[in-house]
Order: sequence, then C-alpha cells, then structure tokens
Amino acid sequence: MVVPSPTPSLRTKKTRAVGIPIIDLSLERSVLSQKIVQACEEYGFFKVVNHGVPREIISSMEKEGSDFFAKRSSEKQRAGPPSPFGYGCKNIGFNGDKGELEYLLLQTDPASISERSKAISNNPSKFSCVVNDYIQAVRDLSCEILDLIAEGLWVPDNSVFSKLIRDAHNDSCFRLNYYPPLKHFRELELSPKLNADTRMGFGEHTDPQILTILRSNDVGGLQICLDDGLWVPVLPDPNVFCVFVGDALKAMTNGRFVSASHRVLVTNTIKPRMSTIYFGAPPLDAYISPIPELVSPQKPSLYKHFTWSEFKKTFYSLRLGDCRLDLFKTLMCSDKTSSC
Ligand SMILES: C=C1C[C@]23C[C@@]1(O)CC[C@H]2[C@@]12CC[C@H](O)[C@@](C)(C(=O)O1)[C@H]2[C@@H]3C(=O)O
Ligand SMILES: O=C(O)CCC(=O)C(=O)O
Ligand SMILES: [Fe+2]
Repeated sequence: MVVPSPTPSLRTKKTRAVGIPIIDLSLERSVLSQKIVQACEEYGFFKVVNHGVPREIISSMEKEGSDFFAKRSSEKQRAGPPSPFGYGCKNIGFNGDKGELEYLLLQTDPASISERSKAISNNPSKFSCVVNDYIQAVRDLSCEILDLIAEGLWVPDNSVFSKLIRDAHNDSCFRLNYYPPLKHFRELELSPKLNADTRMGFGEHTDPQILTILRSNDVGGLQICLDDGLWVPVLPDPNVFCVFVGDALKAMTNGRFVSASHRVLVTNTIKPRMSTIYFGAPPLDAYISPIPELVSPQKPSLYKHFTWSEFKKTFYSLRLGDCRLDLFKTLMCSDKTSSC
C-alpha cells in the first residue's frame, strides 16, 4: 500500500502531488517487492510499517541514547573526539562540515561496541547488549528489504545485495544523532541569516552505503529532496523505519535506483530530535559494480568497478554535499555534467 503523507508545504508553486511511499511489510511478497522497487526508482526513500522489530528493542535503544546525551559535556567528551568513530559535537567528518547536533558514530561489530561502551556508559555491558540487539534487528530488516529488492528486479540470486552486509567483514556503521531544540528563538526570528545558519542540523547529502535504516523520536526536521529540487518534510513517526537507498546500491543497480538527498533542519523549540541510524555497508574489499542483470548494450555500465575501500577513501576526502558517485562514472555515461 502506498499512502500519501500529508505534505502541506508542497502546496506551493510547484504543483506535482507528492506522496512519500509508506510500505506495509505484511503485504504479499510479489506485490511488496514491486512496491519497494518502484519507491527506490522514484524516490530512493520510503517508510516501512509492520516491520516486525520488537517495541522493547526500540525503546531500550532510545533510553540508552537519551541517557548518554543527557550527560554533562565533559563526560560525553570521554567518548570523543570522533575518529570518525566516537562522540562528536557540531563537526561532521574531517573537511569542515558543521551541524547543530551531537552524535555517536559506532562500528557495528560486537567487539568494537564493547570497547567503545566503556567510555559511553556507566553500565557498558547493558549499553553493548542494547546496541547489539538493535543492530541485529535492523540488519535483519535491511537484509529482508534487500532480498525483496532483488526479487522485484528479477535477479536470480536473491541474496546478491544482502550477502554484502551479512558478510562477517561488513563495514556497516551505526549512528545516534541528537539535535538540541532551537534556543534564542525570538532573536533568530529577527535575523534571517543567523536563523538559516543555526537551523542546519545535518547538511544535504546522500548516504554512501548500500541501505540506510533510520528511526527517530516524534520530533521532525528530516527532509528529502525530490528530483525537481523540492524539499519535502518527512513527518516524524516513532513507529516506522525510514529506508534510504545509498550510493553503493545506486551504482549496483546501474543508476536504476536513486540515492535520496536528505538533510535535517532543526525546527523544534522545545524537544530535542533523536535519531538512530544503521548504515549497511559491504566489506572493504568488496567490488561495487552494476549487477550483470542490469547491464545490456542498451543500458551500458554507468559506473566503473571500484572497491568499497576506494569509495570510502574518496568520500572521506570530500565534503558532505559533494556528489561522490559522479567520480566513478564511466565514459559511457554521456550525462557527465549532471549532478548525482
Ligand atoms: C563529511 C563527511 C561525513 C561523512 C563522511 C564525509 O566525508 C562524507 C559522507 C558523510 C557520511 C554521511 C552518511 C553517514 O552519516 C556517514 C557516517 C557516512 O558514512 O557518510 C557520514 C560520514 C561521517 O559523519 O563521518
Ligand atoms: O539524524 C537524522 O535524522 C538524519 C541524519 C543523516 O542523514 C545521517 O546521519 O546520515
Ligand atoms: Fe544521511
């Protein structure tokens, strides 16, 4: 079922009706796989309901996150600075990107979570346990969605995408973002320049990995950018997961899927936004290249073969909003000038 979300800000000059897809994972499999493929082609983004992730796993994760961000700054700094992993505040990546947020970025293997937990929590084994359970649940959800995508694309090997993030050496990561509410609201209202700078929680970007699974509390701010440049607010709903196609999946589908550009604007003046995000990534030595079923003389390969490690090196040398996948386009791709 694709239910249009209410998007009041879209009733402006550009008139195309927009309904961000909300996909019910309890639907019959062949219908479901087609709906997911369609959403990945049109938006590179959709919400899932009836996802099967137990409520307790989600609420325990939310509690651990809130407890961490409620600590004094000096205590949180013990888990930083980000290497890129660890606790960060306002600085995103290594190339000067800034945002009005605090975050924890973690590798997803239990050994590294256990090590990091010591600087994050007063009860590290509880923190590790909660994070491991959450990651396992969202990894399973990602794999289920990736298998459905392969089925919807009529690829004979249904695990062609999911096996990359199931691999023991996968390079997936997990992020908790915390956006404090807007302060000095009255002063900001009077100064449009200050207002615009202060409100950017997380700047425009696409996620580099295969698939992203995001959940937030009931505070909004997330927006996705449509192909005509229109920014659409994603209404917050703690009961759904938001799914983003990453750059790696865009390359593996030979550009048939889009990787959704998104950002977070801080708009709430009372309550913080908190989001938990799983980024499913392949092992460092895995090749990212269009799958053979999606390459033909009519649709030649748009992207060179590259390893995830090569792609990582590139994106860590770039700014958040750069179109990193464009650097891996082949000469066959005549549309070199177009962005992302
Ligand atoms: C500016 C940067 C931060 C980022 C690495 C990068 O050089 C470009 C991509 C950024 C991003 C966006 C999605 C995820 O939040 C993230 C963890 C990722 O894999 O790529 C971040 C990186 C980061 O915050 O370190
Ligand atoms: O925090 C959010 O809601 C989204 C942040 C994001 O897009 C990211 O961390 O890659
Ligand atoms: Fe993102």
